[in-house]
Amino acid sequence: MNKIILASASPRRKELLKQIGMEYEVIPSEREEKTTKSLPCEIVQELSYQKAEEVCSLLTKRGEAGFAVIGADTVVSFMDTVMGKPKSREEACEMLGRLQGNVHQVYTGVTICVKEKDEPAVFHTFYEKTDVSMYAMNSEEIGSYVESGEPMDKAGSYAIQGGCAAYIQSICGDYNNVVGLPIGRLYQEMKTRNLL
Ligand SMILES: Cc1cn([C@H]2C[C@H](O)[C@@H](COP(=O)(O)OP(=O)(O)OP(=O)(O)O)O2)c(=O)[nH]c1=O
Repeated sequence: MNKIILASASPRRKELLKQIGMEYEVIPSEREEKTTKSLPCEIVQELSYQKAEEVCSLLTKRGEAGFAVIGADTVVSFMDTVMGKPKSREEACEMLGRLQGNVHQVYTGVTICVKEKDEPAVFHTFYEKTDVSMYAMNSEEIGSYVESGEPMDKAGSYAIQGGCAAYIQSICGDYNNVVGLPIGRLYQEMKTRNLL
């Protein structure tokens, strides 16, 4: 069995792996997120690859092998705009002002990087998309939600699993994908590759 390493500082991703009983260690990737892509499905796949690759290189330099590193990245896409985490409260208000009353897409890209002894690392990358429909929010509601601080480390400036649940009308696709990790798909992909 391979050792599983989660290349993420996200508490939600840790929680989802724990939820299905997966044993893992955490080594967060510290690389700045920089993409060369423009389509959301390509952005999240590229960034998840970078996160997994960084941690895989680190472990390989230490002489380790026999592990699988999981990297993930989540963005929100609305019309032609791709939204990551807001840089300020003003930007959070602006993102929510656009998303409220509309349907947007959440994309999470995942890379599994497998490194066996005396073999080159093998990368497997995929993504999931979930459509999210939001009820209208007025400016007071947006203001007080942003004041709560919850949006500041979330793509698109909201947490479906938090206070923003009050404004979620429906979703189409995997709920956990919105929270930051399509855990069912990840489990199946790992099972297929005998990584569990
Ligand atoms: C839309 C949405 C996003 N999010 C989170 C998931 C991700 O943690 C975050 C998007 O940021 P990411 O850059 O994908 O991840 P991260 O910086 O939190 O962690 P790391 O790079 O170390 O893996 O937004 C929610 O928790 N709930 C939601 O409803």
